[in-house]
Amino acid sequence: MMESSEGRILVMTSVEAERDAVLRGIDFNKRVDVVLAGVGPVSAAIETTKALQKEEYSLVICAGIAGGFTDKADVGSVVVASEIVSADLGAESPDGFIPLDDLGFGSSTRIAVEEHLAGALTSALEATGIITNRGTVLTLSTVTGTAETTADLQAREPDAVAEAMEGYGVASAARSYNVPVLELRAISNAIGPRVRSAWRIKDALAALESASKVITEVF
Ligand SMILES: O=C(O)c1cccc(C(=O)CC[C@H]2O[C@@H](n3cnc4c(=O)[nH]cnc43)[C@H](O)[C@@H]2O)c1
Repeated sequence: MMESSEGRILVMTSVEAERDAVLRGIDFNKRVDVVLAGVGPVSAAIETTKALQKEEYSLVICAGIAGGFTDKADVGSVVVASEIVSADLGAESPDGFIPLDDLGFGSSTRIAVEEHLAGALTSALEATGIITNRGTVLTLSTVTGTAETTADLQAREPDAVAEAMEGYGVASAARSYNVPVLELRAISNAIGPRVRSAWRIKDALAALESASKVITEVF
């Protein structure tokens, strides 16, 4: 168990199916609270802030399913964020997307994770045989649904392995309370043209359950 996380751990999931998968995975452990964030970064930031107001936590983890970039994170595998990036906070221009950071508003669209915590979780997941990739996890309010947007995101964020909808909201709230944050995602679908029938939600929830077991083992 890591010394830096001996306090309570807050796990935020967007929907009930993800929360239940996490609850099935973690050992019965009074140090972990699993709370619903709702879908999207705004709801996630509000719900995380409410949880952080009520209780003191030493670590916040945004957990759930996600889309994986082809050849970076396969369906059924898990990803641990090396950085959490809001990929649609900015402005369009004829020359492409301009992140908020480059518009001079002084607010960062990139939130760092604590390297040693992300590394410890990744190593522990790998040690249990769970296929794990580490890289940038993007947060978007709109799920990517075309090859063009997928290619644009990959060009803008070459280190991105996955996209989901809550990480940046959860991480923004954690940052405002000075609590370290991680994002752990199980891949349910390839990012690209929307084919909802191809989403492997059951497999992803099973991977999320297995990965959640590791949370209470390592922290
Ligand atoms: O229909 C179900 O049974 C079901 C069970 C669990 C979760 C869901 C969701 O729809 C979760 C939505 C949640 O998933 C993230 N997600 C998943 N794939 C992507 C993607 O390709 N791009 C962006 N986000 C994705 C996201 O965080 C959503 O909040 C349904």
